[in-house]
This record gives sequence, C-alpha cells and structure tokens, in this order.
Amino acid sequence: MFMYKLNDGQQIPDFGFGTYKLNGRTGVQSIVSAINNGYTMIDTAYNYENEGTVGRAISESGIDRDKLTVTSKLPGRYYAYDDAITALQESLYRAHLDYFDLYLLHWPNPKKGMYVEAWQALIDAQKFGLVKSIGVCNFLPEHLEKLQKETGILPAINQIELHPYFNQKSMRDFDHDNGIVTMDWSPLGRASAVLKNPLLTALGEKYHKSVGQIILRWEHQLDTIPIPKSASPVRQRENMNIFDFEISNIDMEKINALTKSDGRNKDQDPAVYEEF
Ligand SMILES: NC(=O)C1=CN([C@@H]2O[C@H](COP(=O)(O)OP(=O)(O)OC[C@H]3O[C@@H](n4cnc5c(N)ncnc54)[C@H](OP(=O)(O)O)[C@@H]3O)[C@@H](O)[C@H]2O)C=CC1
Ligand SMILES: O=C(O)C(=O)[C@@H](O)[C@H](O)C(=O)CO
Repeated sequence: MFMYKLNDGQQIPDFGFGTYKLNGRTGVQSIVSAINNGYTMIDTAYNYENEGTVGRAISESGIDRDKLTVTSKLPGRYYAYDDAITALQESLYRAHLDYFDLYLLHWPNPKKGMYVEAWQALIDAQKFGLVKSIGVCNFLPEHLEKLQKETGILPAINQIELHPYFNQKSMRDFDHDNGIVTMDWSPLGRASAVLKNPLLTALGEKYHKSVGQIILRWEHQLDTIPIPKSASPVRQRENMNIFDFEISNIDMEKINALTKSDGRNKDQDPAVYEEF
C-alpha cells in the first residue's frame, strides 16, 4: 500500500474505511471485518456516535494500535477553544485511544465564524500529543486562506465530497498547490445513481471490474484517498481490490467528464451548509 507523506511529516495510507452508520454490535462486527480484510485507516466522527464502536472493534480485532491510522472529527458545536480540547479528549475516551492519527474540523460553518478558533485548538492539541496530524473537511479556498493568514498553519488533509458526479477539480488543484492531501467522502456517491451510470458500467465490463471498483480506482489515480463504507465483508473486499489494474488516460478523461455543477449528493455546499 502506498503511503502519502503529509505536510507535517506524518504518513497515511492511500485507502481507508468509512464508518458513518456503523454503530453498536453490528457496527463492531463490520469494522472488525474491515480490519481483518486489510483496511488500515478508519474514519469516524464525534457526530457519528460510533467512536466507541470503532474503539471496541480495534480492540476486538487484536491489531497493534500503531498499525492503524484512526481519524475522528470535531463537531461545529464545540468550536470554542476550550470546548474543542474537551471534545477531543472525550472523543479519545470514547474510542479508548491515547491519540488519534488524524483529527479534522468537520465543517467550516462559515456563518458561525468560529473555525479559526477551533483550528488553533487543533494546532495546540497536536503539540500536546493528543493527535498526530490535523486537518479539515469541506473547506473551500477562502476558508483555507483564512487559516493560513490567521494561524500560519495549513491542514494536512481536506476531506471533501468527491465522486464521478462531483469530481472537485478546482478544489483538488487548490489542495495540491498548497500541499494539502485530498481525501474523498461518499466516494461511491453513497450508493446513489452513479453506480448505475452507463459509461461506468461499460468500463466495468472492459476492465473486468465492478462499477464501484472503477470509481475507486479513478479516485486513486486522481491522487486522492477514497474512504468507502461498507457493512458487508464481501463489498469491503471488492472495494479494496483496485490495485491490480490501471484505467487509461482516455478513460480517466471520460470519467472526469461525468461531473456536474449540481452533482453534490445532498446539496451540502460548505459555503452555506452548516452542521453542528
Ligand atoms: N467529512 C464529512 O463531512 C463526511 C465524511 N464521510 C465519511 O466518508 C465515508 C464514506 O462515505 P459514505 O457517505 O458512507 O458513502 P460511500 O460512498 O462510501 O457509500 C456507502 C454506501 O455504498 C454501499 N456500498 C459500499 N460498497 C459498495 C459496492 N462495492 N457496491 C455497491 N454498493 C456499495 C454501502 O452499502 P453497504 O454498507 O450495505 O455495503 C453504503 O450504502 C463515511 O462512512 C464517513 O466515514 C461521509 C460524509 C461526509
Ligand atoms: O457523514 C458526515 O460526515 C456528515 O458530515 C453528514 O453531513 C452526512 O453527510 C449526512 O448526510 C448527514 O445528514
């Protein structure tokens, strides 16, 4: 597995596992299965209310902690400095972990205007050793520029919605030009219509792969990190099995052309959408 080198010197895998909606005992079983299937990076969030589920799965899997990259996220209601530090400590407590490999601001929530204060808390949390790397989700160029201007420190990761119907070319370019690695949420479009797209279906037949594998391979070749979620051990294995083929440049361009300006799954435009 390829490792991305982050702007703070840390390294993270080029593929991960999403856990939104994996909760409780069945969630533990799915996450243990993902770890046994070879996933080494796990994405959770305070707001998924499953950091405990993730922690339990890590312990039941028996894997060494240092073989895993574990990510969690700070919800917008805790963006005041002291609240952010307390929430991060609570996240760690719930997950039964001493540190996160990566901790992200979950949404910029620009109307609330507190993401710089929260970012300062993450900068300090990294110094305290609570987290190895710090990043953001759903940040637009103007939000990143503000972090740079006011703290001098840019995120290591920007986790954004990315799939063939919303390929985020300009945001990817901005991240790349600023040394930020792009990670893809809902990389399979949350199993929406994209999985039935005729071009992707035809490419699946051409490369002898499923539509999901075509999409995830395309995201890999865009130099981004997909983190597909699946409760099913069979689909977990399917989703990881993308490292034995290569999509041609011409076919990459065809997939790139599927993007739509209104292609977001749920109309969550971070310029206006707020989540706490
Ligand atoms: N930072 C942010 O703001 C956000 C972060 N995230 C993170 O990104 C992760 C991934 O995104 P998510 O929204 O879950 O969506 P995904 O694009 O990963 O899609 C998950 C859905 O696809 C199905 N699925 C998985 N594999 C396949 C396959 N090979 N063929 C067909 N269907 C499949 C799953 O069903 P089944 O489980 O039955 O296999 C599930 O319904 C999240 O779990 C979360 O960790 C997500 C949204 C926002
Ligand atoms: O899943 C997440 O990380 C989110 O940020 C949510 O917004 C999620 O995308 C959602 O759909 C909530 O309704």
